Amino acid sequence: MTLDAFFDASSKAKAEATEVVRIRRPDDWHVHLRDEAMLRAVLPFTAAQFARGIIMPNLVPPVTTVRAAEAYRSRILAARPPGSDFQPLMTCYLTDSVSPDEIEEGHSAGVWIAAKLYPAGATTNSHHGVSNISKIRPVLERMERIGMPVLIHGEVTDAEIDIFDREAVFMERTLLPLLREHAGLKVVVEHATTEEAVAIVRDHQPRVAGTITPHHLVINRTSLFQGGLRPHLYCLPVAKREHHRQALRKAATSGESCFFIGTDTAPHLSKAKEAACGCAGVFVGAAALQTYTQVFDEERALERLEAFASLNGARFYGVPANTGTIELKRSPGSAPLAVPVENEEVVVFRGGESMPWSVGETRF
Ligand SMILES: NC(=O)N[C@@H](CC(=O)O)C(=O)O
Ligand SMILES: [Zn+2]
Ligand SMILES: [Zn+2]
Repeated sequence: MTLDAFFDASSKAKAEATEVVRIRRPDDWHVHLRDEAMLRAVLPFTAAQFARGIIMPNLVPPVTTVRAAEAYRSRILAARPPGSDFQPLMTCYLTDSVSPDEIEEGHSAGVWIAAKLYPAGATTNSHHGVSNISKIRPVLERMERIGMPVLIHGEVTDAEIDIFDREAVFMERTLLPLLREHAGLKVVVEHATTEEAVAIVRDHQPRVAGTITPHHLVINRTSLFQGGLRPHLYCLPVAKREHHRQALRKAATSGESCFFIGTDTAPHLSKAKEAACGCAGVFVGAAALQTYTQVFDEERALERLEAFASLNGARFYGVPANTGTIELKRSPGSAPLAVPVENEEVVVFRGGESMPWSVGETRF
């Protein structure tokens, strides 16, 4: 071999070393799977990428009882594609009237891993949510005592507050007082979209953590209006200014253990989004790991992907990390444009786009 050929081969080998990233199987700590035909249509995408998922309880009607959570869990298990070992981790939807005993019973029976706090009216299917945090003080006290995390959609619902400020205002008005009052409560700031939220998570770790979605790492509020109105990029909390997106990318790729995956994959029929009053939620489940990996690559942080995807969340929730692995390959691929659901469809985030990273083999 000539010297030139040798150097050619060794630089090629080096490049190839980053062509494939193999990480422990990841988990998605924030998933909307819905029910029935929609559940059957979307679950395969999440189950192909993630070993476990925290299942959001905002069904119609919401999952507020131990019995409803058990039944929903069985429907999810029954909807798994053949050969899938996907494990749904269930949550309880907090209402003004939920009892501390019901919360504790479901937790000690291993039915639910956490409870979800939606301020009433803050987001999709949240009208049964909590009207005032003071109403659930005994529930939060009990959760603090038993070590059960509360997962928070952190936006104020005050119509006077500009929609782009609702998360930051919630942090000041509601989250900080709650963290002071319940100094031992484990809290997840779900789908953080602002530098304010990221800072509060950092300041209060390790009992506070934050999930970050794939879409908030790649779009900002201008993307919602790129060439016209883009209903399929509309979710809550709505994407913010570019500097917030940069803060999220920094947080996610930092390796800090208080940040982990929560895709907030939230499918809606396209007719419900392409409407005079389109609903909030992005179906990102089919492009989640591809997008996260691309972001980590762009931020020169591929070696920290495993912590964000597969270790930090498990540690926060006190469950073992998964044992199998999944491969991410630097090889262009695309997700489908849309997923059929009976005679309708759900539009896929980044569907049809050529993405530089694809999901490779899973080893169990
Ligand atoms: N994120 C969203 O915009 N929508 C979610 C609800 C939620 O997570 O807030 C949904 O259920 O559709
Ligand atoms: Zn939410
Ligand atoms: Zn959500």
